[in-house]
Amino acid sequence: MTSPGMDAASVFLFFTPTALSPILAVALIAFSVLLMFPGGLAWALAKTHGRSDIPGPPGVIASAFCGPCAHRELRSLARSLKAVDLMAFSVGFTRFVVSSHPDTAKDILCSSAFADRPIKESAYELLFHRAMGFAPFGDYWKTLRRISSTYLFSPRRIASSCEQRRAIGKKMVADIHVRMKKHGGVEMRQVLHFGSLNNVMMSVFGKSYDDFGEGGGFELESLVKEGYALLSVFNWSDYFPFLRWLDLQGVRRRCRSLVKRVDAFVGQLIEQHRNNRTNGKAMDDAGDFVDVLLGLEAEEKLSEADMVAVLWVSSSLDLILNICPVGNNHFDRRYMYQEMIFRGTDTVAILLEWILARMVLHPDIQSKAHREIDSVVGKSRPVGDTDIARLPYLQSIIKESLRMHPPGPLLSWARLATHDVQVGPHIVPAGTTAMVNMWAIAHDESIWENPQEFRPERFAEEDVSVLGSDLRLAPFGAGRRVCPGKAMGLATVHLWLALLLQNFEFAPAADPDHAVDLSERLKMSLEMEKPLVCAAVSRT
Ligand code: HEM
Repeated sequence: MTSPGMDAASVFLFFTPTALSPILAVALIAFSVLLMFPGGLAWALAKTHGRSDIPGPPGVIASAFCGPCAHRELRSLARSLKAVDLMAFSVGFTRFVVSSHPDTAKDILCSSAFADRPIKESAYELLFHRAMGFAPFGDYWKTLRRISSTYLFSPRRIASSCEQRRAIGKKMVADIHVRMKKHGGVEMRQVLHFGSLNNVMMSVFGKSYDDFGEGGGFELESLVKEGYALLSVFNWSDYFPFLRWLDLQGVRRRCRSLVKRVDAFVGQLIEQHRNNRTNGKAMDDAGDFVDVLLGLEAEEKLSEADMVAVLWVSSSLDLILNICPVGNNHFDRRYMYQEMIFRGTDTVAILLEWILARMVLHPDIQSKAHREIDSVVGKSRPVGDTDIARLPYLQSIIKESLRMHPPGPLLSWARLATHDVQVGPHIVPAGTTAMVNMWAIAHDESIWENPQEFRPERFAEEDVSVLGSDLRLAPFGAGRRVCPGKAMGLATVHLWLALLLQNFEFAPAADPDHAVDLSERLKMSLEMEKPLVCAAVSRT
């Protein structure tokens, strides 16, 4: 903009370096002052007008947030700034707080003010905002939770899927035997990931990888991998909104092309199920989630008055296409399928890989678990879900692994403050993204004795629930948005670990290059940086 009296020459003069320097200098000083604010740029610009008392590093990006060991770096930063209970930091223009203490963790996870989630561009583009994990807190989200807890994660459903999980576990055992014969060692990640993917595929689509035939299983796996990669990308436009239109990292372009492939793939499966139902085949095949959703109307009429009302509103016989709980928020089956596949496969396989690495490193602990399984179950029949309650040491091994290697050290998905709220002695303004550093809490020496030591026995001395009631160890989160798949996930991990230990003794690989390395890499979940390769010696 120029003033009416300004000609082109005076405009030019106005922007000469001499004229600009005082303006630039003032701007730079102002910017530097903002950057020096505790918690950094985004906190300086917050409506608290400089009144925030939450300690935190200055700057525009907490570099600790971006690394492959963000949970470790955030803990060091919080300790050095005496901000264990709550630390503020900025990533671009986004305000963050992170809790590394059970009390403030509870304030965040269990408060209704934090029942929302911030959503990354990739998650939005992949339609996750229509799925349970990222849907805003409200009626639509509640409907999704109700459907999943009634049909997917109910105790009856978990019990009835035991045979499927056992069959997949037995296939993993056979696969390990073959790999051992061939190579003399096994890269466990491949076996576990494949078993886990198969389990989710069976639960959701009623088909295993092989049933999908040539190309089908491969396509699904590549969809999952691409989605996982996109969700894990540190996307600059999430934190610097003015960069969004440039799509510098190509995240939006890749997401859109992935969504097209997912639509085609899943759409075809639903069509197949619908045809089966029309031909009357679904009666003997009512076990998978597509059928559950397709058959929801009838089941809801029997058990869930709420759902009947929802159906009534939608006035449709085909629930999947027409659940309409609020306004025009149409429930779309694709979102739920995508989410179950993404969430279900990685966490279980990743946790089992860590546990087996621990078994290789601690033969004494492994032997104790072997003795327990041998005395309770023996070797003549495979372990089943009902045996797990009588295997307390195995349960302790899993708890200790969740403590030392939580798949979501920062609880994977953050929370968003919907209004100003008190956390500990601090006020956190609306719009702040809140995280809990569960890894830091689970490694805090003021909470856990010798936290660096892998010692399952600690849970025999004091039983700590991992399900979200005790914030000293809440690897599945807590409160309204606690993991709905926790019982299913735990049932799978227990059964498969028991089956693997019943059949094998896990020992170091013969090749010294494959010594167990516990280095971590935080992607969407906390993975072993170097995949576990070990020898699986048959016990049968
Ligand atoms: C060892 C296994 C697992 C771990 C450690 C784990 C961990 C978590 C964590 C930390 C959260 C965030 C909770 C919060 O914000 O308080 C979460 C949410 C979620 N998990 Fe899991 N999870 C596991 C298995 C599963 C499985 C097997 C499924 C489904 C098949 C699943 C589905 C979900 C979904 C849909 C959410 C979002 C819930 C919402 O926002 O309402 N998880 N999980």
